[in-house]
Amino acid sequence: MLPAQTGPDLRRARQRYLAHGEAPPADLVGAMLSRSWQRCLAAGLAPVGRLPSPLQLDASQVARASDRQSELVAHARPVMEYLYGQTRDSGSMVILADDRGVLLQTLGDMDFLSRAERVALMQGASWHENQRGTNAIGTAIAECAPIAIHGAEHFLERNGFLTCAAAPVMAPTGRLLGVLDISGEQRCRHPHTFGLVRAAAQMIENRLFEARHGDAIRLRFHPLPEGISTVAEGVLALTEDGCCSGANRAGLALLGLVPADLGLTPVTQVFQIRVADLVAWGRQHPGEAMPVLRHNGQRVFLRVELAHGARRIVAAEPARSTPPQDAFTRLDSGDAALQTAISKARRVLGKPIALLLQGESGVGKELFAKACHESGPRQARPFVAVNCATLPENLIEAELFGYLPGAFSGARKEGCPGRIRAAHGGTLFLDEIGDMPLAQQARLLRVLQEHEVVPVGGSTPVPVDFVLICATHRNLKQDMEAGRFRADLYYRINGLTLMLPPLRERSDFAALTARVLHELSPEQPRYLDDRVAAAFARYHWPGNLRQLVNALRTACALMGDDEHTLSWDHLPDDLLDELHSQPTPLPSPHPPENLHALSNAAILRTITCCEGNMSEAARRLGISRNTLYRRMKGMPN
Ligand SMILES: Nc1ncnc2c1ncn2[C@@H]1O[C@H](COP(=O)(O)OP(=O)(O)OP(=O)(O)O)[C@@H](O)[C@H]1O
Repeated sequence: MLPAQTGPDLRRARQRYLAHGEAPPADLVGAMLSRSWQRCLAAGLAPVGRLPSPLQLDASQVARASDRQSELVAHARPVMEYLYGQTRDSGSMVILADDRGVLLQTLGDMDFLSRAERVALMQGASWHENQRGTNAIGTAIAECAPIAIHGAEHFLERNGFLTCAAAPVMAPTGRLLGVLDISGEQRCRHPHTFGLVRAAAQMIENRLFEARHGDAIRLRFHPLPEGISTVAEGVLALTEDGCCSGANRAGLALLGLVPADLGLTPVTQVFQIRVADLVAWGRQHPGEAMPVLRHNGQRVFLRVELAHGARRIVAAEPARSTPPQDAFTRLDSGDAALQTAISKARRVLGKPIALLLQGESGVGKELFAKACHESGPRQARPFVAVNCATLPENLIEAELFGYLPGAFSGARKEGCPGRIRAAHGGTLFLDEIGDMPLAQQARLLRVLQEHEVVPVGGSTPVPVDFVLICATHRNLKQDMEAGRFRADLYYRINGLTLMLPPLRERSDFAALTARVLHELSPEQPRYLDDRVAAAFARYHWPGNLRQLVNALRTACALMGDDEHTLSWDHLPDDLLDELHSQPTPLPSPHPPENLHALSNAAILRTITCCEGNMSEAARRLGISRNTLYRRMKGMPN
């Protein structure tokens, strides 16, 4: 008896095997065979002697069984003929069985067919495991996995002259439809037969997928761009509202989904991208793949196919479910806090409500203010931004409120209308309002109350009409309580306060980075090396988006035209130092107590920083790899 093998390694090996169509590892085959033999014994079969009358359907029953699986039969036939062409004269046959193991169709060499008939390898016979013992068709059904069974691995001795390779064929819903098999004489066994039958089964699955989902939005994806359009690609079909309605086997395995997830899982739960963005990519870049992150941070390349039906659906979609496509769309890559701010801002657009944007330096307050302006009814009028922190105190008054000719020494002789009047009809954005001196705060308040501005050196007020957006990284409420900011102005500018989140708290970091990279390098797909992405995600980004965008811009400039992966080599030195020196949690919950423990902790921290890359960790620690391994061996568990 073969030993039963289980355990997480074997489960992982099985997943890899099913996902990528690789040849199964020996352990896995051993485990499948072992389970099969145990099932045969439990079903009361004996390796020798008479069989307890196995099932054999007559012609009309075979016709009914074929009708039941008409879609499978129709799509399998051309693939079987192709396979037969490949294996002709090799003393073998190509078989299609249904999900119960009943042989629906056979194509093969006459010599072998007559020999096969003696063991009932013919149309109408059932090769279910509990009828014929361990065999490729029956065991592939029982295990729902491809398998090859050679000679004496068959449970029944009488089948020992056979060599058989079979692969299940699944519907796009994940349901088992049947099995494709190539059987021949053991002495004519060919090493490529198993690979051929697995690829052919996948071909049938792909044909079934196209037939069922040809009118849907389809996503083709793979961890490598070259993997798309190969038999290893994952394929997902989406309903019009972005729900995953079908997937091929590789797709399910690559995404860690099970068939029961289909029909229930929105694509936004699988990839960090919105349906509207997928569709936009499919429209604008037909046939091109883009890098997209899964929610576990793993990157895949994805091609979007919009069939004609889907194009119609999608064209109608924005009116029903997608948010408006305005200037905010570019800022929204999925973070919930930012989305809340955007939806509140959208609701007050065009209304006389002053916005106060709060958030750390570089979180994108000015960009947000611009998006408010460009999404609102005043978008054709001016957007005027004034940074109150960078204007010298003696100029701020003249700059904001304007001045008459000769108002003060050094003034332009023709005078100046000032920034507030320049914003007439549009939006005035006062950045760093918290840094405005108290005297100017009083003048600004008057402008906001009277809707008119009196230029420096003049006495005649000029009417002005603008939407006010202010921003600050300071805590204005505290400043007001401490007397540094006027309370009346605070309440005037604070019609609605919106808090923009710092980068380190954003949940859409990966999608945001991918989007910025795409904007910086629209022609050339670029993505972060996995270790850089992990270090970026851990870093605290004190300069927020300004720092991230600058780092990515520099990195893109340093990358060669044919380079796609942004690695450590492309990052500026100061950021590299920061990334490498950031503290990472120690694996041990106890603080190190002595020198030896301290050095162990340093080693572990460096290995974590290097994402387990031992050569890199050894280089950074200044020791050889051998020393590093020796030190690791000596560490307590
Ligand atoms: N969503 C975004 N996508 C791409 N670039 C962005 C985004 N948000 C901000 N940036 C970039 O980050 C930089 C800082 O943005 P912005 O000036 O709007 O931030 P801020 O919060 O107003 O900064 P500060 O408080 O220092 O004035 C700008 O170069 C801007 O182009």
